[in-house]
Amino acid sequence: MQELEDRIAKDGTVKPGNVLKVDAFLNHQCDVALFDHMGAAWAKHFAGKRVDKILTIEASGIGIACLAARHFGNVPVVFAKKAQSINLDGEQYSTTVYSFTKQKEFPVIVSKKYLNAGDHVLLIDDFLANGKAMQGLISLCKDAGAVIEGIGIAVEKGFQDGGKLLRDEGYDVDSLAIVEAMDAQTGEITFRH
Ligand SMILES: O=P(O)(O)OC[C@H]1O[C@H](OP(=O)(O)OP(=O)(O)O)[C@H](O)[C@@H]1O
Ligand SMILES: O=c1[nH]c(=O)c2nc[nH]c2[nH]1
Repeated sequence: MQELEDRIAKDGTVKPGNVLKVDAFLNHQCDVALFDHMGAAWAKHFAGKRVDKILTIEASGIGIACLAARHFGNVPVVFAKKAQSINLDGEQYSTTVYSFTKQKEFPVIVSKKYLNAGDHVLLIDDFLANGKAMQGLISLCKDAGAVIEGIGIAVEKGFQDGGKLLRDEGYDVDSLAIVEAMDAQTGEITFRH
């Protein structure tokens, strides 16, 4: 998606440790017009698929998933929580994932009320790096008996292996920008096309 690549080139910065900082528009301050265009792009890619529900993971997936849902007939957005809460009652599906930016393991929890056998689910997230967050959501869907129709990602770091692993497993992964390489010293970012 040219608009997203242009924005990454303009406002993204490369940090040591394979971190692309895009918090000016994607995962701290949010550009909702851009999110809306991202939702339209996923709707085009996944046209013809049955999507009953969008599943994402807190925190950064929530905003983009909500805008995306507007392009899928206002389907509900469910986000997996990364902490137990008194607000999480009843039975739950849960697993754990290692958080790329927080560098620690988190629980990943969805109430059984909001993920059901036979649900056709689109998974959405802001970043795909090693694929841990997506593997966690896939595990919850498998436990629930939900059908994964596809995976929409804003920014995939193609030099990390999450995307390859998911595609090798047969998932339809639509990443709107795939970073082929980035250099923390020069700041250079190149995209895969
Ligand atoms: O493919 P992976 O290696 O799993 O990396 C991608 C995940 O990392 C980030 O989550 P993180 O927990 O770092 O931050 P967040 O709370 O801002 O979403 C991002 O939002 C993705 O969910
Ligand atoms: O802001 C972010 N930058 C990244 O490079 C990254 N990788 C996973 N999650 C990420 N979030």
